Amino acid sequence: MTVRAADPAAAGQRGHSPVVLRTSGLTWRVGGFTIVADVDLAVREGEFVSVIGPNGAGKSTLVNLLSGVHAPTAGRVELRGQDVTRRRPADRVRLGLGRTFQTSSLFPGLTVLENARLAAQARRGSLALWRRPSPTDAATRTAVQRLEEVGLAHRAGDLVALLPHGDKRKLEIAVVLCCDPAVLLLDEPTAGVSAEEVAPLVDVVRAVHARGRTVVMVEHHMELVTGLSDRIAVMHRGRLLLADSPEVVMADATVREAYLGVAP
Ligand SMILES: Nc1ncnc2c1ncn2[C@@H]1O[C@H](COP(=O)(O)OP(=O)(O)OP(=O)(O)O)[C@@H](O)[C@H]1O
Repeated sequence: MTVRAADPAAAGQRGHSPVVLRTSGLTWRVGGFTIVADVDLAVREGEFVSVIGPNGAGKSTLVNLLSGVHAPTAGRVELRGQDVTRRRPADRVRLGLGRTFQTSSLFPGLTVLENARLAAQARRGSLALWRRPSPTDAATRTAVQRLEEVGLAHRAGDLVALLPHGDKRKLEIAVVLCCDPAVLLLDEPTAGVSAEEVAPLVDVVRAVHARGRTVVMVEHHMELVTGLSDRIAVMHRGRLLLADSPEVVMADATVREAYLGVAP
């Protein structure tokens, strides 16, 4: 697959942007094992940071710590300068952290638009779900905009259960965007999608970032992240090995040996 290199000039400018998400000494232990160990990571506004690493490296656990699914054993998570370490996932969503999951979180019996609209309605604090949706109300307008953003407006009336898997992943992104997140956390967006659906999905992720959004994406496949990311954070056995530009990461001897099978 051809992937456009991240714009180095834009990435340089982001070096001066404020930090929106920061972890310090983030650690999670369970059953005598340290799953995430002492992770320090700062993500700047507008940045695209990918987190890669082999199976079991601790990537999903890191996302769970960022989004509040797990409470850390030690360390801290800051969102827009605010300590959210002990805040519940729903609070973090309200404070601007939106995430997708590896497994689908959609309502299969509702339409594409209904799924997006529910998220937009929840964001507006209106859970008067019994009210008849109107095509012109604010929640519907937001939902339609987000569906356009991910290229799904033409499927607005389709039942989610009937969508191809790649379109479900796009809809999950639209649903999170309906909550207007300051940081979008994507947990393996291409997991389970067919080979031909990967490129269109990557294009959606790229377009979402190009609109100025901050993205943190967990992904297995090195070849997908190099063209998208300003920085790649490499996890290994729960530790953050390095977080740097794709060029530096690709040239790193340990990374080349561990992930690309290239002898040093
Ligand atoms: N609740 C738990 N209890 C015990 N061990 C856990 C728990 N959650 C995760 N682990 C272990 O922690 C390690 C890291 O898991 P994690 O899912 O974060 O890795 P990952 O890098 O996301 O892997 P993958 O790419 O396969 O999704 C694994 O060895 C996993 O078995």
